[in-house]
Amino acid sequence: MMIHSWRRSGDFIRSACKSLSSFRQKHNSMSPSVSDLGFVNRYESKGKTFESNAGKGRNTELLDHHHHHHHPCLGGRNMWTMQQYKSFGSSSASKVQRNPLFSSLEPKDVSYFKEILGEKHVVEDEERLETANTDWMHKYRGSSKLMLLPKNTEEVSQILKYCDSRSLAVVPQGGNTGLVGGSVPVFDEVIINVGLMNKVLSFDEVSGVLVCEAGCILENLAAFLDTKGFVMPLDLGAKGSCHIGGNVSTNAGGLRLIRYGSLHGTVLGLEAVTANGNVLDMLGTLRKDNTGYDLKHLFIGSEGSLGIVTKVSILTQPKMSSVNLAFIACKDFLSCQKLLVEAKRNLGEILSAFEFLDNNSMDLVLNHLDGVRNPVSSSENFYILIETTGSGETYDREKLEAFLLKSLEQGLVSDGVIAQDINQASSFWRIREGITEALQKAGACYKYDLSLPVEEIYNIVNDLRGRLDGLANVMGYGHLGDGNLHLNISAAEYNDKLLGLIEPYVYEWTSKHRGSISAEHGLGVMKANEIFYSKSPETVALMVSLKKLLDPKGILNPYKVLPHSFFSP
Ligand SMILES: O=C(O)CC[C@@H](O)C(=O)O
Ligand SMILES: [Zn+2]
Repeated sequence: MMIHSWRRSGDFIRSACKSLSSFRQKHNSMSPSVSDLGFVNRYESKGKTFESNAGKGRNTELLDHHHHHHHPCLGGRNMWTMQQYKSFGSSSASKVQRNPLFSSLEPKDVSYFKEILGEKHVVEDEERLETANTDWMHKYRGSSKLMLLPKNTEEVSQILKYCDSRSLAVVPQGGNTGLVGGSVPVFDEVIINVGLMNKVLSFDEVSGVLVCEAGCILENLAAFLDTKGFVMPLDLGAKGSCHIGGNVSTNAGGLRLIRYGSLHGTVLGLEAVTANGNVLDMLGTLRKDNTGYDLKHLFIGSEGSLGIVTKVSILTQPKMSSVNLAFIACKDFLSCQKLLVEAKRNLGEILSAFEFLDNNSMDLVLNHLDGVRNPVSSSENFYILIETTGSGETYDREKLEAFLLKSLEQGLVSDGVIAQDINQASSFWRIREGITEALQKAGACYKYDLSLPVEEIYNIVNDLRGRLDGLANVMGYGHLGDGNLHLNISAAEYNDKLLGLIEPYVYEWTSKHRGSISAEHGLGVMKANEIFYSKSPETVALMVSLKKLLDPKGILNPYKVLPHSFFSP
């Protein structure tokens, strides 16, 4: 059994920061104008055809959406009420209408599900449904009357086959920790929660390949692997409740992506059930397999819109004996940026995390979470967490210490401390991982999850801060090592004026710098309509074709991922 070794090291002595030479600023080309978007979509299902158009001249909704983004556009059949709009705090979500081609749940449906699943796996209890209908931030709320708890792939298949034949929409749900409204119903979709499918099926200690069911909780898998001397290639703040199936379906990134890469690399295979109940066995365990199209990738990150992931095989890594974590203060963002470049160069293969938070994020955590304190003695503008993971205890520690001392001398770092034991390390991680929880406690929160060139990443925070001029608290933090910024705007309550200042500004800014409007959280219902900021019309058209092929009636997690016009005939 291997143990973590958190080594004592000399604390850093604060030193005056030296000025730094500027990094060359990159100039990015403009993205195509939104009015160039041409997109027509015919959506056929068993004799019925409906058309949804988005783009030049045909459909005004998408264009209207871009040009008058915060326009509530309320009224009419199936439209949400103003109350709902306010509580959702998202102009995008307010656009969606229930697809009238979907059936409503009838008593005969409930009877059928009870027959195939057993009474206790068909949930009609109001309290449990309330929880399942509501997302973790309490921002998105559906009105589903039914949650199903299948115990195996065969049951998932039977459920989907039936729902498809009855035109009943469904939402696959795991730990319900998503942040973009992707894991809860928008209207009355039947919730399929795979939480009972939580078995480890096999673990090969030679290859390190773990095969398990989709409902396994990430932390439980990590604990299982720990007993075998292995680690999951994925780690994130929600690990105590999120499911591996949900992680795969959303292509979750997390804290160790810089080391182990994305799930597109570490998921070696999976099993998924498509809308008609077809079970696709792609549960390979091979590193290399070039036999035609690698279709598993369609189910990684498609947010349950093409099928329900029921099993996963994932490549895990041997657990290393030496883990070190440093908590560092930096006076400006340019220093953070330079420190990242230096960390990659100096720490190389032992670097396993490079995370950052700004002063506003730190203050938020200190104000809203109990028992948290700033590990460095004085307040600074930025904080960085650098983790190393390796097999050479002395080597790793000396490497990290030498690197930090050098950075201190160069003026890149103004203060820092290396965790002396595992408790101290946990308390450092608590600060970074606790930001989302602190934001939830602070009140209303507009969340953005952006990929941007590292050189540009903090400019959007500054620009937005200037634009909001004290109206709300703007925070920047995230996976700096992966170019992923979590931009969060916290306010006492959701309000249209504030939202109008934030959107589409943030999306346009991101698109202009050729970033992505969703780095790792997905599009969900929140950003489904914004897909064109990051994908070309031709690409979205192909996505729509794939959706129609795998889910002709569109019953799988509707109103998510693809533009809302697709779901509103
Ligand atoms: O709350 C957020 O926006 C980010 C959540 C999560 O992705 C994180 O990195 O902490
Ligand atoms: Zn994140």
